[in-house]
Amino acid sequence: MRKTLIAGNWKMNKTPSEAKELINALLPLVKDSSNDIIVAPNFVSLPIVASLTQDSNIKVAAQNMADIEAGAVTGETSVLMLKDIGVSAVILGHSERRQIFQETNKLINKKISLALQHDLLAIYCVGETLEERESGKFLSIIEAQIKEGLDSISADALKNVVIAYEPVWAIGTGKVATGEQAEEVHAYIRGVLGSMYSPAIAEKVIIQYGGSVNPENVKELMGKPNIDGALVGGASLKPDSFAALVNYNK
Ligand SMILES: O=C[C@H](O)COP(=O)(O)O
Repeated sequence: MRKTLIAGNWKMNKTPSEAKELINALLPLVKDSSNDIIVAPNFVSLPIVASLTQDSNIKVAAQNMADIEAGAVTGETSVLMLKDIGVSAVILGHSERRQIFQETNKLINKKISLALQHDLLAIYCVGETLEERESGKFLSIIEAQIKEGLDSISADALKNVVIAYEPVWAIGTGKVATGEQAEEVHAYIRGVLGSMYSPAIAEKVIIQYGGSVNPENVKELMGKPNIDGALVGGASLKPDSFAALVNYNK
């Protein structure tokens, strides 16, 4: 039985003071949840959030990291720095990184390998644009993202990988994929993982859905057999709405 993982990606929102306020308000609201919980603040808020959550059931993720451990890479953040402040996960390949910063499957694959070498949980985001969906080729695009992004990742290392399916057309648009649309892709992704590893290994992988998840639609999505959690943007910025998502099954 796979556990449900609800993760909040705060993106470029919340100053460190606001992040402190948000996490302090959230902690008591989610302390009895049976689900796994991750929050992903911006880099400058990571130390305060990691410190305030260290004895709690909330884990902390970065929203990105560099593809090498150290060096002359102005403006980047290393896996070693994340580990040093108590970060335990990292979101990689988010569509905003792919679109705004031209991140490719190959680069993301390097980052995933490095994160796994350092025992970070890698939340690997995949998903199609509206154009790709309408072209009818979206499943093969997602297949390539999975195969190239996870190239050379061993079955053992895969235990520390979560896949987040985020249709780009549903991110921040209020246009959520229907349970059926999401389930179709999740089942497809599990099939691709099954062909790369084995069906038994694929069965254990957590596959989250992301894209306009809110307290009204979360139950329908989480009720699907291959949807094992949510990667949430907008609705993770308020303690009450994120807590309602985390506690959707209470
Ligand atoms: O990482 C989170 C996603 O991009 C979803 O964002 P959203 O919930 O604001 O649509």
